[in-house]
Amino acid sequence: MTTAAEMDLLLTVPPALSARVVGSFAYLTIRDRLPTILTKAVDSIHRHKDKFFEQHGEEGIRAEKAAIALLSKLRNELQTDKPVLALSDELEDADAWNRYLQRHQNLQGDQDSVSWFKSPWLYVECYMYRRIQEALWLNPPISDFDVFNEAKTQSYFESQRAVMALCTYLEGLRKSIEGLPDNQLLDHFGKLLQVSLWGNKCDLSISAGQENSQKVSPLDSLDDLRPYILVDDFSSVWSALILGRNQSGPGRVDIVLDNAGFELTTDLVLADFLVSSGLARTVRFHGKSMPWFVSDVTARDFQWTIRQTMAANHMWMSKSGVQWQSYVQEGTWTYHDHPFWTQPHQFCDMASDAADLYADLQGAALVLFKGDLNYRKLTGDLDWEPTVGFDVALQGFGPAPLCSLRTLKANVQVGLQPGQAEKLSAHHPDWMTSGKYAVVQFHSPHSDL
Ligand SMILES: O=P(O)(O)OC[C@@]1(O)O[C@H](CO)[C@@H](O)[C@@H]1O
Ligand SMILES: [Mn+2]
Repeated sequence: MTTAAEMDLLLTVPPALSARVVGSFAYLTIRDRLPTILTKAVDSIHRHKDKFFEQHGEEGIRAEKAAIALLSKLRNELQTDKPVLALSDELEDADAWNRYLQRHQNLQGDQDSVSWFKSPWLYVECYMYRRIQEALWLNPPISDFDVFNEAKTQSYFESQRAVMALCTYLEGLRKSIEGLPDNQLLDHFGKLLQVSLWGNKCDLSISAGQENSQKVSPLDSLDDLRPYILVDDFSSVWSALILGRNQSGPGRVDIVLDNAGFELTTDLVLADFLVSSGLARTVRFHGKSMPWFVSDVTARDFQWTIRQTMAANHMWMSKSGVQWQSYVQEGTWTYHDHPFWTQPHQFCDMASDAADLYADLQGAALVLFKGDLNYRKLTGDLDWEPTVGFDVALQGFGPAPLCSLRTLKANVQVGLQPGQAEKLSAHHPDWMTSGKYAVVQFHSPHSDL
């Protein structure tokens, strides 16, 4: 049964992006991209067959075969638009997922089952990653296997030169940071925020195509990239930090992480700057509790990245790594992976469906949401007019002053000026999905910001 409140909402908000619209980005993702990702996941499991045998004997081989069979079945369900099935594992979030399925079935009515090409894109795409986890979870000896691990570690190693440049910059900053006036802090914060923003570009290196060069510095590209920032609320982000610091001392900044590899390193560099400059007292990182959307950060990726950076054969990189490790050890930095981040909900559902997480975020002076998927969840992944305000699209979500740092890789965008989207479409038809454009978009629930 659809409740009256749900009916009201249905009448006032636009429809969800969905593969129902043949030829749309959602349609092409589900038709082409997701099956390829599943094929790669199968391939990764298969290539580790010998390792599973070494670790678990025949049981490892059985698990490998069984997990592959489940993933092949999943790919077939997806490609033939079969109904979305309830989860059959006993992970702690399974009930929440199954309730969510029921909720969608109710909204959709009885005629059609919730299915890959007919239901909201955000939901079915998240569901695919959860089903990958189910296939592994049902085969205990290999439950912990991360099918995306190789891709993530490779992307870290490929971006080494850019990371060295960033850590060298950070070292220079550390030496002079004490007593730096606010106007200079603002300048450095602006740069490192943009590096973290462009770290979200899908090609992992923001100095694209130059990764063999000797002097790849992400900081050198910032001026050239600036025209591609479609909404730039940087000054509001700065005000949120400074007002808080001046009123009650440096507060807590939360970073809702996106991808491992280069992007995570840019986030760690930003977090290091926030703490060492006194703009923040603590930083809470929020990551995923299972492998997610191929490259998203898990606890293992987070720890691995810090360890690798410590072990790097580069003085300032290893010094940064050691510093990061001590932030973690002393509790200045903490890592959290609430199950809500790997559920399909829009963030406007957080207050009711993950009240503990919402209350937790309310303690932050600023929450940075990294990346495209977080933007889709902030805006509900709905087919908004691009001139609709960010605050409207958030549909009441606002635990604390928040900022989305996102390169555009899905066709939802709000908060643009009248005519801006039309102009972009005329000159760059793929502006919403190419990862070439970006936004720094801010919202505060407090009236003084
Ligand atoms: O959140 P991220 O890492 O920036 O991007 C996630 C993403 O690759 O996945 C979806 C398509 O599969 C798109 O929303 C987006 O392009
Ligand atoms: Mn991601």
